[in-house]
Amino acid sequence: MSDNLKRAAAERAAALVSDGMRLGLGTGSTAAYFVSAIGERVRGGLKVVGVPTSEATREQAQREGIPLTTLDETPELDLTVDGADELDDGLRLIKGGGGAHLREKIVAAASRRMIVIADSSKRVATLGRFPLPIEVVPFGLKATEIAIAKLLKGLGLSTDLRLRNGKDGTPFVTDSGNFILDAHLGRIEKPDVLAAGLNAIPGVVEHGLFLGLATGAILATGEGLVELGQV
Ligand SMILES: O=C[C@H](O)[C@H](O)[C@H](O)COP(=O)(O)O
Repeated sequence: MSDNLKRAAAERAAALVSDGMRLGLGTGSTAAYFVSAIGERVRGGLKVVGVPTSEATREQAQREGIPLTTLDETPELDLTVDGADELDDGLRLIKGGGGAHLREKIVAAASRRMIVIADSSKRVATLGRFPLPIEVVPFGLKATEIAIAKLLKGLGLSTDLRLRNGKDGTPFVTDSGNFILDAHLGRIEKPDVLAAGLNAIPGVVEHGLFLGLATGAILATGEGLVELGQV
């Protein structure tokens, strides 16, 4: 069921793509349906270029035959389509459940439009049920962790920070060679204040709060598609 919903949202987003577009290709199980729908259209003659937001997406896009570029060659994109771990009605997001949020945010920020695709279970009234991924440089991990915990405490938030491990029990390493601390917060009443605080901590590379980046969302429900913002 959930896979059908993800596919439905992804196919609607793929229908927004036209010849000549420079695309940001998101990461995760929902974005993978979008990449595969674009691959099918490319094989049918659609002319686009894509910037992948992770090594996993790069590999999939290459298998699909989608022409790829980089932000160095193509620093301005027309449209990024990506999944999310949570979104609210103000199109604020939590991303990074797969650890890809650093490149995802750089790509989204370089795009004129960012459309989120998701099944409607990702929609929340208040962000924070999904643990917030915070990408940190391995150097000075403990000191960075203490600085984040101090910030969270000062904002009246839980200080439950957990270093993300990979399947083998060693720390999960992102595509950019960093670690991830997952902040189990429950509710984030003021995401902008939290984002600004995290941005000011040395050692924090990027966090999963996407504020003011998404321009629209396509959410799939059992009864059909719901759109938020500009789609
Ligand atoms: O790091 C991963 C990305 O931010 C994904 O877009 C996010 O985790 C949603 O993934 P999925 O579509 O698999 O739920």
